[in-house]
Amino acid sequence: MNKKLFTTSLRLSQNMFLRPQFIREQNSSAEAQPTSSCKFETLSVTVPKPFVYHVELNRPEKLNAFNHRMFTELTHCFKALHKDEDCRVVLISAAGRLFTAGLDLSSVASLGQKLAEHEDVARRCKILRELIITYQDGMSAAEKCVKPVISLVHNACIGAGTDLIAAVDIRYCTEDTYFQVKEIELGMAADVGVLQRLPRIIGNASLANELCLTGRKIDAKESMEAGLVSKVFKDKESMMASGLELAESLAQRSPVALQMIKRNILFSRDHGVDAGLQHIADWNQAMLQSEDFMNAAMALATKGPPPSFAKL
Ligand SMILES: CCC/C=C/C=C/C(=O)SCCNC(=O)CCNC(=O)[C@H](O)C(C)(C)COP(=O)(O)OP(=O)(O)OC[C@H]1O[C@@H](n2cnc3c(N)ncnc32)[C@H](O)[C@@H]1OP(=O)(O)O
Repeated sequence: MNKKLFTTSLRLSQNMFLRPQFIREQNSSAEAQPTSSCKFETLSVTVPKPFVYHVELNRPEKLNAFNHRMFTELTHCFKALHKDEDCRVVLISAAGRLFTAGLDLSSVASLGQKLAEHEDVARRCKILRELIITYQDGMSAAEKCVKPVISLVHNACIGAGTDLIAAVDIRYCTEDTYFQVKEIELGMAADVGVLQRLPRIIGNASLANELCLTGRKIDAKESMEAGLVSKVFKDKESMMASGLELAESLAQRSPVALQMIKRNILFSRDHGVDAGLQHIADWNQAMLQSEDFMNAAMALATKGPPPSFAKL
């Protein structure tokens, strides 16, 4: 392409981006609370590379079992990351010898005590419904965060852990990993997302039904074959290094494009092709006016260096 012509037309179309009002609006983050200022008891949050956040399940002494606090902290953490302009990609992994032992079984006993305080079914239902929705929010938080989320799973990923990783965008695991939809063994139908998400991830209804109905463990090899994970690593160290490399490469891409891709993949998962096409047309009639698109197109057309993108 004629570099001069391209650059001139680009400059014209970009003038709008230099208006002070636009710059003010773009940099405004009145509502955004930096995630680094949040304090968590069950999670450890670090920034290993620019724009890459690492959320670690951090109750290793309890095998990262999900207590009430962990569910609510996941909600708060991913809400903060959703808004945080310094975050473009999120890694989620776990401290200690395994990813998670699932629901903290001691919380079942305290739930029983709470229910016992009420005789009436409506009052008991209110407690249970609020609890279920609070826990659903924790599991859905990674999906609702508009930044891509990559889970890095090692060893056991049981119950609530499988609920959690079903709500992320990319899943890696180690050779020694197994996933388990263990709720059946607890005498309950899983209610925080796996029944809704797993069949859409692995695309094999029979296998998804079998795993949910039986609670059978699925190992790394079978998880890879079923499409539950996209890479399997020899050990945690190599998985963490590769996950970080992936996150770093995504963080160098346009945040506009990353967020639009996530939004539209999720929308299209839940809607038909026509509705999905309408949705991306609605978004892109605005987003293709972004400087990210113009700058990236110019870099490609002129074989220039890749642009660095403003925060979003
Ligand atoms: C509205 C609700 C929504 C959410 C629903 C979610 C449901 C689920 O997640 S269902 C799954 C529940 N989890 C389990 O059934 C796992 C139970 N644990 C195990 O099977 C084993 O502990 C495990 C395979 C994870 C590890 O086995 P290992 O032999 O390596 O260790 P253990 O000696 O068994 O355990 C070590 C200590 O950790 C305690 N622990 C293990 N799991 C849990 C747990 N889920 N909750 C609380 N504590 C747990 C275990 O009791 C041992 O403690 P201690 O005896 O004090 O050393």
